[in-house]
Amino acid sequence: MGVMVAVEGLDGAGKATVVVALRRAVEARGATAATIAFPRYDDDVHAALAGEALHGAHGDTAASVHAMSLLFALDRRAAAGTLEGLRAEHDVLLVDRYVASNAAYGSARLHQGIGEFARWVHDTEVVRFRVPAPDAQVLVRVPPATAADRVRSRAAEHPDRDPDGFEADAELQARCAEVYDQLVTERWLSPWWVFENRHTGDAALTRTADAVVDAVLRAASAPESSVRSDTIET
Ligand SMILES: Cc1cn([C@H]2C[C@H](O)[C@@H](COP(=O)(O)OP(=O)(O)O)O2)c(=O)[nH]c1=O
Repeated sequence: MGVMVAVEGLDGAGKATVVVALRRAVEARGATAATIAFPRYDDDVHAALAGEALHGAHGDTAASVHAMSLLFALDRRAAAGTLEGLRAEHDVLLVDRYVASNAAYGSARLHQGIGEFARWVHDTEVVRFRVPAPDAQVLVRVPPATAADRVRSRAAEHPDRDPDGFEADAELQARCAEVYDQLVTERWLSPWWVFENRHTGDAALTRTADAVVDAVLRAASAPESSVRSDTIET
């Protein structure tokens, strides 16, 4: 069974770039990697509904924190078989956004830290829906202002990629960054590694990805050792 690693962070943090770098680092070790991204807008009706709601459709759906989170959670519930299949066939499964996205964004929307809402996410997704827990999580950390700049330039480059309701809310993103840091501190669902994304070029990205993959694989092969969450930057 492969190691499942969820990659988390703000909109515009650079998760997709980091996933590619992590994948290369896994393959450079002669291991195989698979990747999957949530929400699966094109493959799952719940994800499609959530995406449409984020752009103003479906009445007051987007206004409900729990309704949005349930749609994202049902997307993952429907993917459980796919996830198990990918884990069975590969050494590492890299997941771009996962359960912690719900905990971070929902808690931030409700102006909570890690507390009641994060517990509801855990009980709903992991306990009730049996969404598989990740073995490790990686937070791609950037200053919220940097992430917001990237969202804006992405929208300017791709006119079909208008910032959605969450992306356009700078205060939400800033609160979300704080919740993510708490998730790391509490080792929510698994050990976490913080990938400081300083956007200082490909060489630094590759070195950081190598260090993260080393740490994750070492921890996964010795789960009984006292693994701690850690910040990795090069
Ligand atoms: C997967 C997921 C995303 N989200 C939020 C984070 C993002 O702001 C938003 C959209 O996800 P995102 O991955 O940013 O999609 P894209 O950039 O392709 O539109 O949904 C949750 O609140 N919970 C979740 O479980």
